[in-house]
Amino acid sequence: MRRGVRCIRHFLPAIQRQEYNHSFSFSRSQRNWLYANCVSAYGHGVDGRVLCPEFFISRALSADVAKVSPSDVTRGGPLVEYERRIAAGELVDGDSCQVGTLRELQRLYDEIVESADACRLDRYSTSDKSGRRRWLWSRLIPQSSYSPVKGLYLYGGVGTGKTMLMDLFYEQLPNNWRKRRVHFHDFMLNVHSRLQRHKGVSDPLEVVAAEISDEAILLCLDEFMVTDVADALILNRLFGHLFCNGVILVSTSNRAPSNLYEGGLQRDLFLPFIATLKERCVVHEIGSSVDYRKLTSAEQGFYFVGKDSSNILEQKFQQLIGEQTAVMQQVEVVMGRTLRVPLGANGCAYFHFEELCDKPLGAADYFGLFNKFHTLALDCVPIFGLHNRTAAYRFVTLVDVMYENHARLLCSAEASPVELFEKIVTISDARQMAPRTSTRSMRKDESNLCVDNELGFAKDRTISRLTEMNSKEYLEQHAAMLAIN
Ligand SMILES: Nc1ncnc2c1ncn2[C@@H]1O[C@H](COP(=O)(O)OP(=O)(O)OP(=O)(O)O)[C@@H](O)[C@H]1O
Repeated sequence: MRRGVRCIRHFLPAIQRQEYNHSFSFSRSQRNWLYANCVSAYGHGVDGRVLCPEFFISRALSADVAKVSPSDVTRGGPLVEYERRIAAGELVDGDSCQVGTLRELQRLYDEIVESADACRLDRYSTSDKSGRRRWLWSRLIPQSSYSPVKGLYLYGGVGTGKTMLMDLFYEQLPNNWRKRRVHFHDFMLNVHSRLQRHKGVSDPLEVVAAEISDEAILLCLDEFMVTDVADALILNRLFGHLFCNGVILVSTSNRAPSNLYEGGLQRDLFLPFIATLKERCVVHEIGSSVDYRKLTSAEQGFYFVGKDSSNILEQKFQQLIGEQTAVMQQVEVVMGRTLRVPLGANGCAYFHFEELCDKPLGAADYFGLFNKFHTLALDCVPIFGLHNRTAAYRFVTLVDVMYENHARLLCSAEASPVELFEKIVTISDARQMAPRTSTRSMRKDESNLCVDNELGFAKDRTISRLTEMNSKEYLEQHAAMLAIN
């Protein structure tokens, strides 16, 4: 069967459903992709219209086909879409490292499209046995079906465009495929909550893996990072089952696989996961040192430093909530846990730093919070060091969750984002600093130095994100998102 025809088959159920409902809602890139495959399968007439025997495909395409030149789209995928976005002024022309990474993603895209049947990516052609039923079935007939396509583990410096590139790749693949894109924190929270549901089963991880792979064969995880011993101890078995069920993992991270969970408790039990990861994924370092957040962000000004910063924050918050008076209210955030939230109108919440980051709260609580609120005013963010290392971890997580939810942050802080983290260093930073610790004054100053590899790496991401979250572009996107909702 010709490649184009095979690809179109994946689109047919969705097109038929949309034809039935008299409304086609493909994005432009999906239409380009479909058009490219139709051209390659059936050819096109002089006016550019595809010569497709399925009249509803021609109708699905007819709205846009005149604007798309056949030569533009003979090959779909992330590379074409990246070029289109640059031409449209949505992206700046990236450095050679971004283009090199895109080539990896294009290679993966081509492989996946080519092996879509073998990978069982089409949601509508897969078995209706799901979750526990499927697991019981597999007990009777043991099955092992590693994907013929290896995934991709993409790592590198902050703001270099890893997430943007992975999303671009993800969006080019058809919506009726079993695919899922999720932040790593969110993914692990979901795994733990599924594990709770299957408590009595002899191997709950196997059931959970069966459920996840039933829903998604292509799993795109943003920001792979392991800081939690509970996660570290289950990852190898979880992903062992997932890969065995044919899952293809695409992931972004700031850390190379070998550096994941560095210095963590019981790391020796985690090491087999690194080997599994390297076996099932092509590992690619983006290699760029360009932080696009700094290139594209113009400061807007919701980050307040200095003596009066708390007052300014309060005034800004009051402006946001208008005439309303903030009222304290108990709000359920996650799994029955509640937070006492000083509520304002318009989905805005106000917290003192200690209430959110110096209490036993974690990613689950923050995700719950930003399901309900889109804006946070955070008062009195301190300079971090050895004395408040745990709070620093929570602040990093809080910023990650806010960024993922595209939430707006207003904050008053003791210092600029870079200065907040000056005392948090990696082991190699600490070694470079060692000769300078000889004088008495330096020793005193560095008693608060926090040598922590995980935090030392994560801080760059947080600084970069705080800068972006304070930019005009980010705040405009936030406003646009609110307008849609
Ligand atoms: N070529 C580009 N043109 C314009 N903006 C870009 C480009 N590449 C990346 N960006 C923007 O830079 C910001 C950072 O990109 P992204 O979040 O993808 O980086 P990252 O490498 O995943 O960062 P982190 O490691 O912090 O998660 C985003 O707002 C993204 O849209």
